[in-house]
Formats: sequence, structure tokens, C-alpha cells
Amino acid sequence: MLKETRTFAQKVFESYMYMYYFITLSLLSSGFTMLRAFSHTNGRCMFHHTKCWHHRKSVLAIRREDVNAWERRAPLAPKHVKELTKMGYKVLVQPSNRRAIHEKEYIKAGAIIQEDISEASLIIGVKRPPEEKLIPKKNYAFFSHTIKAQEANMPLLDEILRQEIRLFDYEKMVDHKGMRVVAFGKWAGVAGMINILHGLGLRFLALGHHTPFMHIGMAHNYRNSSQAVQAVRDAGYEISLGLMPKSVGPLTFVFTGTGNVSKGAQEMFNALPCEFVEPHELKEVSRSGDLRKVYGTVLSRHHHLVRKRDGIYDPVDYEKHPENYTSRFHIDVAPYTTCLINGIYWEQHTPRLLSRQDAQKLLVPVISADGSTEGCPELPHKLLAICDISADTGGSIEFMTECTTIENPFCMYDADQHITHDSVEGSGILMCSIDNLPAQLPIEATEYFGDMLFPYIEEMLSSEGSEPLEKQNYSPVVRDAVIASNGSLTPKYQYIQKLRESREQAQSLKMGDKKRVLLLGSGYVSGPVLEYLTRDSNIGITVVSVMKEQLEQLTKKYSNVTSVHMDVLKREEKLSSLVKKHDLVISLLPYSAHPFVAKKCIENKVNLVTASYLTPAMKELQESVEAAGITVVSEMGLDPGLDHMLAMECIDKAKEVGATVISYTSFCGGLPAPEHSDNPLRYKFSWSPQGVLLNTVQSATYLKDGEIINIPAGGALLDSVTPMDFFPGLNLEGFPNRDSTKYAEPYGIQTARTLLRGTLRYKGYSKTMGGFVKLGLINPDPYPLLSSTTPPLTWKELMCKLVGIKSPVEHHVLKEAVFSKLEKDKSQLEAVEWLGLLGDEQVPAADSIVGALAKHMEMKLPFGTGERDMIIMRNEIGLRHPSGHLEDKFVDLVVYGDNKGHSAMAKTVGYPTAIAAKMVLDGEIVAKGMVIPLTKNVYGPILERVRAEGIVYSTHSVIKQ
Ligand SMILES: NC(=O)c1ccc[n+]([C@@H]2O[C@H](COP(=O)([O-])OP(=O)(O)OC[C@H]3O[C@@H](n4cnc5c(N)ncnc54)[C@H](O)[C@@H]3O)[C@@H](O)[C@H]2O)c1
Ligand SMILES: N[C@@H](CCCCN[C@@H](CCC(=O)O)C(=O)O)C(=O)O
Repeated sequence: MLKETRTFAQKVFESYMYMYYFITLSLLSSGFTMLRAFSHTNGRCMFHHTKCWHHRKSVLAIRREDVNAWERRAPLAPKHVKELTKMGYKVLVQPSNRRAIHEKEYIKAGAIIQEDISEASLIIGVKRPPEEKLIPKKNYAFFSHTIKAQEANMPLLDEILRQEIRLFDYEKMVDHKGMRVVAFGKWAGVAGMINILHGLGLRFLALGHHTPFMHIGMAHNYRNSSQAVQAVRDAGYEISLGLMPKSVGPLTFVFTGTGNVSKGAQEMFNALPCEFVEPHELKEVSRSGDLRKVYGTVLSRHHHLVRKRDGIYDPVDYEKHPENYTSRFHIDVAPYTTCLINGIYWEQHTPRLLSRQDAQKLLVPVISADGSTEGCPELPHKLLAICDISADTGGSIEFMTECTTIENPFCMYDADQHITHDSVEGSGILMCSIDNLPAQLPIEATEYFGDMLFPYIEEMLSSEGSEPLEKQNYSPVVRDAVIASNGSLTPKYQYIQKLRESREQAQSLKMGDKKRVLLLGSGYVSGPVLEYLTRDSNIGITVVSVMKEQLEQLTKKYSNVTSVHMDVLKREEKLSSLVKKHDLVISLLPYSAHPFVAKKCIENKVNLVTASYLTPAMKELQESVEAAGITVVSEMGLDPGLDHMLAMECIDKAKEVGATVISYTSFCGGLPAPEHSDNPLRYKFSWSPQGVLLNTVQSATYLKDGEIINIPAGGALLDSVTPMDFFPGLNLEGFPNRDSTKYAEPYGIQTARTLLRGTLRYKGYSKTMGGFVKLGLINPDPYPLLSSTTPPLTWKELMCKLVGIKSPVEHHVLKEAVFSKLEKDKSQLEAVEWLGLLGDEQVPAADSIVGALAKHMEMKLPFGTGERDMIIMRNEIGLRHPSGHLEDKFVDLVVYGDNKGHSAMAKTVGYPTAIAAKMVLDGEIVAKGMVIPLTKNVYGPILERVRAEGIVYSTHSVIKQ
């Protein structure tokens, strides 16, 4: 069964012979006379009819799997590496503690463990690399999941094309019959079967039955498949002793597909006391079968597919016109199936096995003559579980719309409600649809896959990725697996582009009459924007972000939302085409990206809303915005945003009674709630960390008692800190924020002799940040040493560079140098140490030092579970009334984050942004050109609507004389 009896040498020899046979056949059949084959033993060529591949000993690299936390497989095992190194190839293996086969084994096989793999001409992995780790003009081989134009992987494909990479996709390495020659399939089947037996144990228990399946674990809990076989056998032994509850009746397992997946699953199933029957016998055994066995059936196409017209299955016709066929699975098989193990490859236009309606019918309770007792309940319905190993979302099992994961392997599909819930309880069908099953048995899967891939490695290695594809003497298996090369899709795969275009068209048709909003950014403050806009079912939203997981987390909660994972700055054309298809763009990207986005909005005449300052770079676009006749709303958040609106409401009211504004001061802080301010900075991030850090080195200008005060950029701001005691219970400090004087005119308060906008922090923040500034950590200049393509630095090494000493050094030497750079400030040194900046942690890859520090600090200063943030804003407006008396008006806004919902920052930024966006969409804001929320027709409705969202402010006044 699972035990491998052939030696590795035999297998290698067999695979070569097979390949030799196959190449010979295919070359002969295509009229070639050249023969090509090679031996991997002794480093010599076995057949010399043509050149030997390894004429120039290229370098092979096995990359680290870095996209999925469970990915412990590798494309080749040490035994394959050993063969390659014996043949004289250099094999680099990127270090990875996650890989299930230890690095030591690869070293023993002759590999070099090395981070930098840029010298390799072929880089292989199991799964895709992140776009930013691609190296231009190389050969790459991995499962790209691009051949169905899968949306999530299109940015990767675009990068591959842009970087002129040659991509071999394992999924398209097929023999002359179209059968895949390298695959993990069998191990998906093995792991899938183990998991679903475990799941059945849990489901039976939820239904009131202890069964022997309770003693079977998840596949990854076994060291190898033999251990799992043992557990399954033990369970089977108990079944054979008649220990299955009688009231559940005979169990039947249906295997669809006849490929490796199905075979792997059947191999594991064979460890149970099983009897295989023909599909037509299923009905009978499911009623009166032996309870000391389990029954299995393997379903091929001819068992369930029929032509709609005449009820006949014609295999030749089916290949040509699958759309003319339908499946009888739901009628002939499913009603007699306890557990379906689905291993068929599904393609558009081929019949589905089960639809939602089918599932509804199958979940109708079966009333049996024997009846049910409380302690021995009958099953609610026959079909209990589906293990969808094919994992084609919305495919042959129509209602499997989201794959489950190794960490959350099961969900229940309730066909009546058409919902899935994360549990094994309640009504419905237990579903397991993990799409990376072989990763649960990583060692065997690696060895198995490597055996199949190994014979092709040499030829993939035979040239650089930059050399023309036409000049390569690839075998058909390898040639046909090249999806992209030299910057283009190869002819066989040009359909991918067409598929993408037609999908995009379909998506825009689906949007129909809906208003379409393009939301750029899925970060800290995007949540309430999406939440607010999706309340209107007439708005369709596309969310774009470069951070995939963050994007998925944000969008999965909402319907009417499409997500696009891409870097908008790198994909100008795609951004433009997206902008064009929407009625309004909201940019919640880092503010430096807004001008780029605004240009696309101008070109396509689409309105734009941002929560960011109307910077000089944005202002420059004013004329073009007006010429395009569009509305660009800026400063529509909290600060800037609500501060303007609260000020203007007060100023306008004061003017109505003839008062003159003589001073305006506004301070605002996004802070952790006081009980969560327990770190040297007394701060946690609730909005863009890089923005927070950069604000400490901005210049500032303000008016104080008629005098203009200028503070230069570079950190001097942190020395202009004053204690703020308007809420004496909080230990606050404040420093000026940007150029306050520029608001005198737009606010209409040129009469004011004090005009100051500032930022609030808990006491101690500025001092600590001052230390980072002194060390050069708040530096936005490009710093190539931190790029993702260079070997990573540790903080200790970076700090040595910053203080100008050579590394490596002893800890105390570095500490002393840093201390002296900090002008012997102990609290600043403590904060640097607390953050681990003198330690061995890796500096995150980033464009600049401040970018890396922002990422690092974001990890060190997170809001923990149950922790919340807080917004404090105080506006103080000094008025002189016509009677001559003076009045100070105070407008205070204090908002707390919701424990399990939006943060205070997200609410106070996101709601104004969303409300303004809706006002533009609905024609409530009609002004063209650059708009900031200073006029009553804009701030009035927004303040009213944010109050309805629980953002409540208070006012009081003090008459002075
Ligand atoms: N007015 C206010 O009171 C206020 C308050 C907070 C934030 N803001 C502004 O709102 C914006 C969003 O803030 P945030 O805290 O959510 O920021 P964030 O850093 O948390 O999020 C930025 C988002 O942009 C995405 N992104 C970055 N570069 C990208 C690229 N090249 N292509 C695609 N996506 C990219 C990131 O993946 C992330 O989802 C920022 O401009 C910020 O300055 C304004
Ligand atoms: N000043 C407060 C609140 C800041 C809210 C974010 N405002 C950003 C807006 C940047 C932009 O997108 O233009 C800022 O930098 O002040 C604090 O710092 O705690």
C-alpha cells in the first residue's frame, strides 16, 4: 500500500526510462530524429545523441516557502540534491526553520544553505514567491495557480512578465496523454482522507454518537502516513468488532475521480474494514449493509454523466461538449452516500456534482421504520460529510465557496440558509476543503514530488531565463509548462489574458446600475468606510491593497465587495482601468500616493475623496481637476477633518452674532486608552505608523500672540513640547502640527492673533522620539541595504552603521556608542533597548530606515486583545463680542474604540470619509475642484451624520469679562 517497495535507484531509473520512452515517442511522432536523454549517475551522459544538458553546470536554488505558514514542503528532497551535487551542480537552499526536512539533511547531500540565491539560473519552490522577492530574468518553477487566470495571482503574473522571468508551472507538466507528470495529488488524497475520518468522528459526536473515528487525528498530527494508517486500522478494528452505533446505519464512502487524489484517499480508506461495491449497489448496502464494515465506491464519469438530450454518456462527445451533459449524482448516488470524497478536476462548463438546491433536498430528514430513541438517535440525513479535495471554489460542489484551512479544517454548510458556519455542530453537511493538504504530510510529499520532478531539473537548468525561448531544446513536457518567458505569455497561454479581460467585463456588468466605489487601501482606517458604504446595497465596492491578508480580512465581512490585490504604484495601467470603471475613488493609501491617484482620476474624470492634507503636490493639480470638472475632497478625516468642521461650526455661529475670532487653538491626539499606555512611548499605533513617525520631523509654523513662530524640520518640534492640562487627569503634552497659519484665510479668521494646531501625546513620548531622531532612525531617504533583495541586517548591525562603528562589536561597546549619540540620556537609551534596537532581531525589509522602524514598532506596539484606543480633541476659540466682552468657546471630542469593533481613530476618520463619499455620489456635494470641509453645506450634514454613528462632541464656554 503506502509502503514504498522500490528503491530510489529503481524509481529514478524507471522514471528516466519512462521519459526516454516518452521523449522518443513524441520526437518520433513529431518528425524529429534527435534523441535526448541523460543519466544522473556518475555525472555522465547516458545517451549522446544530442548535447548533454549539464554542459555548463548552472546553479539551482530551492527557495524558502514563505507564503503560507503551513508550507513545510520542498520541491526536492535531499536524495535528489545529492544526485545533482554528484553531477557537479551547485545547489543552494534558502534557510528555513519551517521546512520539514532539516537543513542538515540538505547540507549532507551537498547543498549550500544560503540566503542569497541570485546566482542561480533556476529557482524552484512549491508555491509562489511573493512578488517583491522575484529576481528578474531567472528561470522559476512552482505552482503558480495562474492558468485559470486566478485573480489573486494576476499581480504575480504581471510581475513575472515585467521582470522577464521564465515560469515553468508544475501543473502544466503533462505527458502525451495530458496526464500530469509532477504532482502531489496522491498526498492530498491521503491527507484529505485522514482529515475527513477525524471530522466524521467530531460530527458523529455532535450528533450524539461516540465512534471509533474519534481516535483518528488530523493528518499533520502523524509523523508519517504509516502512523496514520495504524490509527485508521485501529479504528477499523473497532468497527469490525461491531462497535459502531447501530442507529447510524451502514456507512458509505464515495470517491469521485480516478486520478492520484482519489487513489491516495482510497489507499488510506483501505486501512478500514472496507468493501468496494459498484455505484448501483450503493443504495442496497446503505440500507442493509454489514455494520462491521464500511462501504466504498469509485465513481467514474460514465456512472453519473448523461447527455441532457438523450440521457446517454458518450465520452468522445463529452470531451468536445461538456456543456451538453448533466450529472445524476444528486439522484443516483448522493442519497446513499455518508461521505463524499471529491477528487475530480472541475472546469467551467462541465456539469457540477451538487448544487445548492441538491443539497437542500439531500438534507431533508429521513424517517426510518426503526425509529429513533433519545440515547440512540438516527442520523438527521444520509449525506453527512464532504471532503472536497479538488478544492475548486464554486466548482463541482457549487456551494463550496471558500476553502477551509489546516488550522480551521471544517465548516458546516446549511443548505436551507445557504450559509456556512465554523463548527461541527448544528444542521448541515460537514465540509472539509483544505487546498494545501499535502503540506500536512510534508516529508513524504516532498520525496514523492521530488522523484517526479527530478528528471526534468537538468533541462530546466540548461539555460538562463533571459535566453530566447525558441532556442531552447526543451522536451515537450518542459516546453509546454512554460507559461511566460522573455516578457510575454507563451502562445499556449495567451488565453489567460483573454480570460482576465472577459472576467473584468463580467464584473463590471455585475455592478450594473449600482454606483461603483473604488476604495484604495485596507489599512487602519478603512473598516468604517467599507462598513458605512456597504449599508447601501446600491453601492458596489472594489477594494485594492498591496497587503493581501489585510485585504482579505477586511473584505471577507462584506457582500457587494470585490477585492483586488495589487501595488497601485507599480501597476499604473491597471489602476487607470479600475478608476475608469468606478464612479468615485476613495484613497486611503499613504498620503504620498494621492497625487498619483489623483492624476488617474483627472485622466478618467472620476471624483476622489481622501482623508489627507491638501498638500502642495495635490494643490498643483487644482487646475487640471477643475478642467476635468471633477470633485476632489481632501482633509475629510479627524485631524484634518472633524477639527475643521467643529471649528467652522463654532466660527460660523460666532460670526452670525457679530463676534470676532481672536484666537484659535486645536489639539488632537490618537492615543491608547490610559490603561493601555504601558510602554516607553506611552503610544500605540491606530493609523499609518510611518505617518506617525514622520510627523515628528515635520516643520511647523504657528501664530502666537501676533508673532509667527517657525520650527524647522528634522525633529526640533519635539523640543517645542508643552504640558497640556485641559484634562488634568491625563498626563498630556502637545507639540505644533504643520503650518497652522495657512488656515487663517480659509477659516475666515485673519483677525486671530493666535492660531495653533497641534498634536497630543502622553508625557514622555516626545522625549523618547527625540532619541530616535538623534540616532537617525526617522530617516525617510531610500536605504537600499534594507531592500527585500539584499541579505537582511539585524538591528544591532544597522545601529552600528548609524552610530558609525564597525560591526560586529560587543553589546556593551554598541550600547556605549548609542548612549553617547543620545547625549547620555538614560530614558532614551532604555526605550531603544526596550524596542530591541540593539539586539539580533532582523530589520524588516523597507525602502527607508523610517519605513523599517515603522514596521518593527508596529509589531512591538500592537493593541492587544481587549485593548482600545482613544481620541482626544480640544478646540479653543477665543471670541470678542460686539459688546466688547471676551468669550472662550471649547469644543471637545473624546471617543473610545470599540472592544471588538472599530477603533476610535478608524471611526472618526472613516465615517466622515464615507459620508462625504456618499454625498458626492448622491449629488449632495456638487462643487467642482478642490474641496475641504469648511462650508456649512458640507460640514453640517457630516457632523449630523457622524453624531448618529456615536461620535459625539461637547461644547462649553467661559465668559472672560
Ligand atoms: N485625516 C485624518 O485624521 C487621518 C487619520 C488617519 C489616517 N489618515 C490618512 O488616511 C490614509 C490611510 O490611513 P491608514 O491609517 O489606514 O494607513 P495604513 O498605513 O494602515 O494603510 C495604508 C493602506 O494602503 C495600502 N497600500 C500602501 N501602498 C500601497 C500601494 N502601493 N498599492 C496598493 N496598496 C497600498 C496598504 O496595504 C494599506 O492597506 C493615510 O493617508 C493616512 O495618512 C488621515
Ligand atoms: N494629530 C493626531 C491625529 C492624527 C490623525 C492623522 N492625521 C494625519 C493625516 C495625514 C494625511 O494623510 O495627510 C497627520 O499626519 O496628521 C495624532 O497625531 O494623534
